[in-house]
Amino acid sequence: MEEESEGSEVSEESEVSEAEFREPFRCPVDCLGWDFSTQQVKVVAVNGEMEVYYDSNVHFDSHLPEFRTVGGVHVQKDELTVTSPVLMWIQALDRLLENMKEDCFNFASLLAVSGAGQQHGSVYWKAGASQALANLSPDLPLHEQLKACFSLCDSPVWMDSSTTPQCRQLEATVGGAQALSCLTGSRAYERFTGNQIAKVYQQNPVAYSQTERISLVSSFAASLFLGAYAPIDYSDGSGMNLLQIHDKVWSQACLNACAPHLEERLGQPVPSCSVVGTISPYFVQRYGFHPDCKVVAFTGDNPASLAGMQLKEGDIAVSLGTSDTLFVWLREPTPSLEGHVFCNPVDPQHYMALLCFKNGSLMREKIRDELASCSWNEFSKALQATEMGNGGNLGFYFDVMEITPEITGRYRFNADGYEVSAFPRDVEIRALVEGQFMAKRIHAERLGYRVTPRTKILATGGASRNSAILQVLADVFGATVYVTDTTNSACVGAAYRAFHGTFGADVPFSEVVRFAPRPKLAATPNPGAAQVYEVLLPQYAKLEQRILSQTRGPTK
Ligand SMILES: Nc1ncnc2c1ncn2[C@@H]1O[C@H](COP(=O)(O)OP(=O)(O)O)[C@@H](O)[C@H]1O
Ligand SMILES: O=C(CO)[C@@H](O)[C@H](O)COP(=O)(O)O
Repeated sequence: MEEESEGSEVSEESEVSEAEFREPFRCPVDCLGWDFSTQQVKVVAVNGEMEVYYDSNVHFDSHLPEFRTVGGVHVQKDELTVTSPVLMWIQALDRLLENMKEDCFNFASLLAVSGAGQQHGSVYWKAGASQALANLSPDLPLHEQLKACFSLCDSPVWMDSSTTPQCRQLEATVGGAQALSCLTGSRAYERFTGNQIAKVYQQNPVAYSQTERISLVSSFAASLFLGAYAPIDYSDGSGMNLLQIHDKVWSQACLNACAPHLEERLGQPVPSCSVVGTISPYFVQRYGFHPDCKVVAFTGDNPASLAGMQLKEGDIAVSLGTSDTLFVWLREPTPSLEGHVFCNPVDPQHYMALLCFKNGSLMREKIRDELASCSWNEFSKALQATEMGNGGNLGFYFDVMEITPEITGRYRFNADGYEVSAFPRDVEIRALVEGQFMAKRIHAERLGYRVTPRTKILATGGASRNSAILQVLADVFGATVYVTDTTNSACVGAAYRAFHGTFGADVPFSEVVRFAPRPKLAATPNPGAAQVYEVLLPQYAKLEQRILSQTRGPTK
């Protein structure tokens, strides 16, 4: 009835065709942000008022089951090598673009696109691939035309921890772990791209010699939109153990230590807010993008999240995606043996510090499946049914070799500090989540971060939609937790960065996001939380040291 009366109000003169009504002609004013993350490709569209008006995703395991990934990756037999099929990422992009077309998405309204990618992963383009990229036929999907363009079909990703020999070699070449950290922002880490490239060169020299270009996941995705090789940006480039973070040039010593003729395969890095070109004619012809649509350099998912959360100096961001990461804005870099310093993605003068925890969402999912009937609801009820501090029971859950700290296995300790083999169900669930957040606070404080009464925690990633988890985060840190409307802050950050790129680097990022929705309050610490965790945090740190010394063996 209501529909009928609304319809009858439209007069003959004022009638417009349905297409015109839905898609009024206007200059391109919107931006698109992509995220090529571990488990899925996601996209959001943001309008000139900084509102997200469209979002969608393609999930690798469930939407592209033919690639047989688990959590978006393949863990190889050695259990250290972890890869993803590069064609799966391209096929996911094809699928997502087709879905957008079916949704009548107005590609012509796009002023610019930018994006994010899981950090550290590398893509190996075969000689001749640039020709294929530049000559794509609009009649076919990308994956059908780019099949033969890679010298490695399986790209090493951030979960890989198989490059310990290459790491030691790189550190030795530049004068040790601290020297490498001072130069590149991090000591050598197995997942960092330079060490991954060194392994490819050493173990698969034929593939290396056939490679004309090496991209990060972020610059690989940008290359698809550009129809040409896109440069690596300073911020994601900082996750390679190759870029001198002060001078923003490749370190010749590090390049030489990893593989020959590497600089020509990487291309020159660029500031993160650079416009790297206009959209490839393929996208104009196949999807109707505006031919002037700009491509702004893609960056890492964590730097993009910093932008999406509008992180300010003093705030601390906690991303609960496949990995858990914690990051802060830094004015002066003080690289150490723990954590990473990256170039800042929105302010070329500044930096960001990051800690990465590998046993994040996938570990929580495992415990949920083992103890809470595969239900987040039940998992959350267990958190709510247990007391802050968990009666002094503490747990460590690292089913895969953790990055911070380097420990593997599950360890449980009762209130007297004795190791026990099991906890009751609800205690186990709280021990997992409390332990994960205590580790984050302890390691952030080792980097010099201090929680103050004004500390704001900004949470994002899939698990940030779980209020019981956020409550534990607020209690352990003794700080208020805020969330953005979307759990996809990397995508939203990519779209904000697309605007930033088109406005120009002279416009401060804070101006670009002046009217963007502000993060909303999600949890405040419970009374008494500070007293509980004041006692528990040093105990957790001590036990972590105990496990480390037991698993590393006696120090010589
Ligand atoms: N309600 C929830 N409670 C806790 N975790 C959740 C919930 N919903 C989703 N997640 C977690 O979010 C993870 C995905 O996070 P997301 O940020 O989308 O990942 P990525 O960007 O790395 O692909 C899943 O692995 C899942 O464990
Ligand atoms: O290795 C790191 C950061 O150093 C990871 O944070 C990856 O960037 C993967 O991100 P998600 O897919 O978990 O968001």
